Order: sequence, then structure tokens, then C-alpha cells
Amino acid sequence: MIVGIPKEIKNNENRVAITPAGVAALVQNGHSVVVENNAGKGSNFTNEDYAAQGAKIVDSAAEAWAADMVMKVKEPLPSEYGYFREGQILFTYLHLAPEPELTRALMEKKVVAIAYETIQLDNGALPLLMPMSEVAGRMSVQIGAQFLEKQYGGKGVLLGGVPGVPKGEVVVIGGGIVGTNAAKMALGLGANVTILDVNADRLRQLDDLFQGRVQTLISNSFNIANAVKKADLLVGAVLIPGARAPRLVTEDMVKEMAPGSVIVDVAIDQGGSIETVDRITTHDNPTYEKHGVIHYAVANMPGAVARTSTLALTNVTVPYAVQLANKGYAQAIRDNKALAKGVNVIDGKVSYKAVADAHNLPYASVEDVLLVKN
Ligand SMILES: NC(=O)C1=CN([C@@H]2O[C@H](COP(=O)(O)OP(=O)(O)OC[C@H]3O[C@@H](n4cnc5c(N)ncnc54)[C@H](O)[C@@H]3O)[C@@H](O)[C@H]2O)C=CC1
Ligand SMILES: CC(=O)C(=O)O
Repeated sequence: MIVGIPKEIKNNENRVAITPAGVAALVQNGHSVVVENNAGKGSNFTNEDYAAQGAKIVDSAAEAWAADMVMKVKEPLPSEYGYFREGQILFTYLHLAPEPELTRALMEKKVVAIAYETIQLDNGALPLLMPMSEVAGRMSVQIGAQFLEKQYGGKGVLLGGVPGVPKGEVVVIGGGIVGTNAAKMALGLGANVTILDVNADRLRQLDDLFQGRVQTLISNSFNIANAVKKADLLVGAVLIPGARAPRLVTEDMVKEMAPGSVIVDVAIDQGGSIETVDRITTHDNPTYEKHGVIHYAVANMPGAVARTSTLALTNVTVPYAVQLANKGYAQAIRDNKALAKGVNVIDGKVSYKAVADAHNLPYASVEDVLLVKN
């Protein structure tokens, strides 16, 4: 199989879908890898690094997109939709619930669209989302700490405080991978940390993990309203896999926050969890202010720490890519239940229920689609 790696084109997206080690793994399995010129530059991999492992370097995005399987990091942008082809495998983050146009383009062109973020193990874990959630969770606190500084428009609070002065209050909604990593960083800086989650068992685990050093609260509108009011830094970290993020923090709750407080809505890639987060921001222009509160809603946070992120991402994506390339998508999906959950669009149909529901489209299970095709 030919595997294509286009250069990422989203604002400040410096990650790349493969490392030279990933090229080596595919080539050792008998596949060809086509890498767009300078695709790895933002992650400090040169064309020569890829070529040394057997990749062919091509000048244009069109040549990389001509492959049987295209591996990317972020969802294709409208300028890339023209490259879609029937039966082509697209393996990348897709976040289709807030993306109706992209969903339709993938359906119309009958692309086999496999989303990193919905590949799911039997225990519920999302192994291809996890490393980027670790990165974004950790970043959320360092970014929040920066924007709390006066020169960035913040209220001038140091999260750790100093002896004799109150610590900063960090409130995290969603105690999964992003939430846990945000809490680790916030505790490390010496802040007071509150985590809310709907899953009481998860709160028990967090209480154990942090040995009682975080305040855990069950997530409901009453507890959210009270926690948000006192937050210096609010981190949105909820997820219902594949679905549009629930809007848990209302505009009225944001109005109760003190001026100069900061919101980092990490869940923006699934549409955002805070009512006043009404746009996606970029690394170039990461914040806006509403009701005196600084809002940060960058949907590709890990792109800013691209070297770390590319290594962490490809550690987990490449083994699945090798399965897809070795077996073809139909057999690979049949053999691997976790991978099958990643299939969001196939043969013109939406095969992930939460995505179909988000767009009021009919749902067809991937198993049914494959049965009909045989
Ligand atoms: N902006 C960016 O650059 C990035 C965004 N993300 C996004 O961050 C979000 C969180 O990801 P993960 O932590 O990996 O997910 P996760 O599945 O590990 O954790 C989500 C948590 O949200 C909780 N939850 C669900 N509904 C809730 C509610 N009503 N109230 C409180 N908690 C609720 C779940 O119980 C779960 O513990 C996702 O949307 C993910 O795509 C991840 C990486 C980068
Ligand atoms: C998860 C995701 O969308 C990202 O890492 O950019």
C-alpha cells in the first residue's frame, strides 16, 4: 500500500503524522511512504531523515493525497476536500460532531474516514486521543498561568500564591485525561484544585491518586455554578466520545467570574463546553475577552509543542496504521474491535452513532456496511 503524509496546514500546526521511525515500520512491512516536502519541519524532522528510512519526498500536497491511505494530524480543511477519493483511507483526528461540511464531504466522496479520537478499547480508554490529552491538559495550566498575568489582561494572580497570601483557584470540569493532567500541573504550581466529573467512580480514583489534595465534586449545574464563581482559572475538559461537548458552563455563570479570570476550554475540538466560547481561536490570536474574562479556545493546542506531541502521537498511531496497511481496511476493522470504533464514515454512510445524531443523519454500523459490501 502507498501511505501519504501531507504537510499540516492548520494555523500553527507543527505536528506531522509520521516520524522517520514510523516510515521505517511501514517500509519494513512492505509499504511505500510518500512524504510532502518539509512536512516534518515543524517537528524538527528533515526530508533527509525520512528519505534515509525509505520515504519518497514529493513536492505537492496533491502527490501525498494521491496515496491509498493518507495519515494526518488534524481534520482536513476545505482546501483539502478536493483531494478526497472513493475508497481512500483517511486516518487522522476528525472531530466530526461540530463539522457538518466535512462530514458531508467525506460522505459524498465515500472516503473511509477513521478518527483517531474514537478508537476505543474495551475498557473505554481512547488510546489515540490519550497522549494529546496529556499534552493539552498539561499545557492548559501553563497557558492559564500566563494569561492570569496582568500584562496579558489577567487579574494578576500567581497560581501558587506565596506564604501569607491565598493560592490561586483552579477549577477543572471533566476528570479524564485532560483533567487529570491539568490537576497535576496545577498542584505542582501550588494552586488549590477542584475537579468536577459526572462519574463518581472517577472522582474516587482521583481522590486516591491525589491523596486528598484535590477537591472532587460531582458535576451538576449547582456545583458547577459555585465552583466557576470562585475560579481564577477554569479548564473545560469534558468528553462524551464522538459527540458534541455538553455546554455545562452558562453565560450567566461566566458573568459571575471576577474580571481578569481565565477560561481554557480544551474541549473546543468537540465544539466547546462553555457557553461563552463561541469561536475557535488560533495560536496566532489565542484569546478574546467576554464579560471581563479571558477565553482561550485553541483546537490544536499540542501543535505548539510539536516535537513532543509528534513523538507521543505517532507512538500510538503507527501500530494501527501498520495493521490498516497490511490487511486493508476491511480486514483490519474486522480483526480489531477498537479500530472499528474509529470508523466514522464509510461508503458514504456515517458509522459513528454520536456523529450521526449530531447532524441528524442516518446511522449505519460499520459491520453492516462491510457485510453489504461483501
Ligand atoms: N484543544 C485541544 O488541542 C485538545 C483537545 N482535547 C479534547 O479534550 C477533551 C477531553 O479529552 P479527554 O480528557 O481525553 O477525555 P476523557 O474521556 O479522558 O475525559 C472526559 C471526562 O469528562 C467527563 N464528563 C462527561 N460528561 C461530563 C459532565 N457533564 N460533567 C463533568 N464531567 C463530564 C467524563 O466522565 C470523563 O471523565 C476532548 O474533547 C478532547 O478531544 C484533547 C487534546 C487536545
Ligand atoms: C486531539 C486533537 O484534536 C489534537 O491533538 O489536536
